[in-house]
Amino acid sequence: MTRATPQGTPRETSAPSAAPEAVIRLENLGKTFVAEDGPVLQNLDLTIERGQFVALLGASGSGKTTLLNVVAGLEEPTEGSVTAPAQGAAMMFQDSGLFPWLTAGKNVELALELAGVAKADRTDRARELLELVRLPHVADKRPHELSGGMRQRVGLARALAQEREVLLMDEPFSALDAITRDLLQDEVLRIWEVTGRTIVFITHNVSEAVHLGQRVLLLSSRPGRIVQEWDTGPWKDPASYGFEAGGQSREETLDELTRTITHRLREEIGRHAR
Ligand SMILES: Nc1ncnc2c1ncn2[C@@H]1O[C@H](COP(=O)(O)OP(=O)(O)OP(=O)(O)O)[C@@H](O)[C@H]1O
Repeated sequence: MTRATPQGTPRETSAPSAAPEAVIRLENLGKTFVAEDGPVLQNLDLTIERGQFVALLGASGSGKTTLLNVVAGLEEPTEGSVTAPAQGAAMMFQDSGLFPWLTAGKNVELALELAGVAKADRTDRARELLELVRLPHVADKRPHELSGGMRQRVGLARALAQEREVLLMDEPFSALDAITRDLLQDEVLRIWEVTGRTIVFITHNVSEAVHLGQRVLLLSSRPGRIVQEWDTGPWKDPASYGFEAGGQSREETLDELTRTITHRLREEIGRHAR
């Protein structure tokens, strides 16, 4: 696996002073479905530390969702090993998956009930979570009364209600218009900072991956394994705001990184198409 700086030049990663805690560790992972022609994932190694925000890119059909399902414990690997929280992970998809017959508040309360939260605490906790996603006023509304962006916010509140360390997000904003998507990206970053959750976020949108992920990972075309990684962490640090070096601002550096990653993603998609 190549590890590269935002400028795309490989660098050695220095040993951190205190060993960070791995919350997800996949070693030599492989997954073959019985009906499939060859492995979907093969020789995949990946370690994710507690509290990291990881964005995952890859061609359609390269196995991104399969990878999340393995991490969540919904699929068993056919090779290698998986270390992940025994409690599983909260998941969020393109469709909010809210129960249409329940109000937004009751959708969140149901997740709290399944997480074992006492009945007396659920209404208040659901309200807190709806406040966290800036929708305290929709608790009594049903999903059909909400916009697509609002439904995804309630879906996020419901995912957080599961009180799992790891949050897996599978293209959660891809059906939204560009402005709503931008707003929700910033909301997710804010909520990530507030909650300290470990997030793995699948997207086909490179700008979204660069905006959200501290680490941007590229899954190869089948069989899928992590072929490249970019570290955007330094550019998420508020100290990098106003950065100007070598005639390039922080924004220009991130734009350049987005172009570099787009180029690599196209190469992988091209390989897949052959
Ligand atoms: N339960 C299953 N049984 C059989 N094949 C499966 C199963 N789940 C996924 N696959 C196959 O595994 C391959 C990878 O699918 P997956 O959904 O993981 O890819 P993806 O990268 O998430 O794709 P996309 O970007 O289009 O959502 C596909 O060929 C798919 O048909």
